[in-house]
Amino acid sequence: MEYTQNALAEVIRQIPSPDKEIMDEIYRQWDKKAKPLGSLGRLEDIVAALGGIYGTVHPSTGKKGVIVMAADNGVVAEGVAQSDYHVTTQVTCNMTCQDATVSILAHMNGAQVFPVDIGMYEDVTCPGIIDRKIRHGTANMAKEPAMTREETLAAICTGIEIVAELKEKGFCFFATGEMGIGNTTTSSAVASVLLDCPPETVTGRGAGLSSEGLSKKIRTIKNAIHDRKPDPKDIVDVLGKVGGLDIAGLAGCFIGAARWRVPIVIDGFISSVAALAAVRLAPTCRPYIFPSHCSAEPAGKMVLEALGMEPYIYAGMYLGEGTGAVMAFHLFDTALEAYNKIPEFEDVHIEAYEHLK
Ligand SMILES: Cc1cc2ncn([C@H]3O[C@H](COP(=O)(O)O)[C@@H](O)[C@H]3O)c2cc1C
Ligand SMILES: O=C(O)c1cccnc1
Repeated sequence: MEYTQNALAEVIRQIPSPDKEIMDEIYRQWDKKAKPLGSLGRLEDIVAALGGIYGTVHPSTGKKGVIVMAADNGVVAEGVAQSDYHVTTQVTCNMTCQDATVSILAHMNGAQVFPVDIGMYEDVTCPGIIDRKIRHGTANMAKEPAMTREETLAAICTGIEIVAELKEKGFCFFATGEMGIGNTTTSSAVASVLLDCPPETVTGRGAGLSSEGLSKKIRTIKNAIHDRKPDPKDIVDVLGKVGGLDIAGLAGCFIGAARWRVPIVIDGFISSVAALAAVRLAPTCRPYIFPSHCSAEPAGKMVLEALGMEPYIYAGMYLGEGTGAVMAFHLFDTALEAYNKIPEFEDVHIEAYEHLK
């Protein structure tokens, strides 16, 4: 696709609605199951939502992929993170040899990890990293816009393309992840603008920052928003001025998943900020997006609330990479197993309890 505003608008225009009739039919099927009505709670909603997305009353999750957008952030020069681009490189390379946390958790949850170099500072030659580099890290948003509008659109469109390419290869259920030192600073800046909340409310310690570091991080975000003046009504402007290539790329993944009719799961804080940006850009992508866990970053819950989503898992995690999202895969498979295997009332002769239906 062309990496332009018009091409993006066309993809958004083509997002289909989930099939409402199939969703209604799945709820009717649930009501016949030999268990108290509605007693599988949100697991019942998951199956209905998946059925509506896939267009079948017998949904299954199929091949699962974790798309990890890896990019560096110029703002790290301000001392807002505990480490630097070397860690982005190392952890992303580790994803290709099963040494990163997300690789371990993805393996046990039956998913394949796809690290995408959308803007790492270093050029890496690790086989297994998808090279879609737009630039070598962003500029320092404390001094200038993190990236141009063209680069931001390129990152969003790259996310859309990655989903399309993986769907071509048979992947039909996605989790989102990211790797990029400094990306809790950019995510907090974007969250501050999109939620219209002061930086001190939405900013946390990221991968483990001292109290002094946290004050510097908040000051840096405040000044960057003041100086760059991102327009909250123009999401591409916000992502470009105070965001990052990873956040923009993930926003594209959410839009792409909706366009290509596949479910996609949010991970932690960075991923949920990207989901919020995607939904603000394209409200019709919302039904294709599922929450997983609630990040322990201060704005983790706030961003999900702005999306109207309640996380399934509260585990106090703040790791990123897609680790929380892959954990939730198990929940989706559990919901489908229950739907497919629980017998109906009439099969197990529970007519005596007619009132349960
Ligand atoms: C060894 C290591 C592995 C990680 N895996 C994910 N992150 C997480 O921490 C980073 C964001 O935090 P901050 O904004 O404070 O840099 C991201 O790369 C995120 O994925 C990691 C961070 C570290 C240090
Ligand atoms: O919640 C997250 O995604 C997160 C929080 C801190 C550091 N890295 C990721």
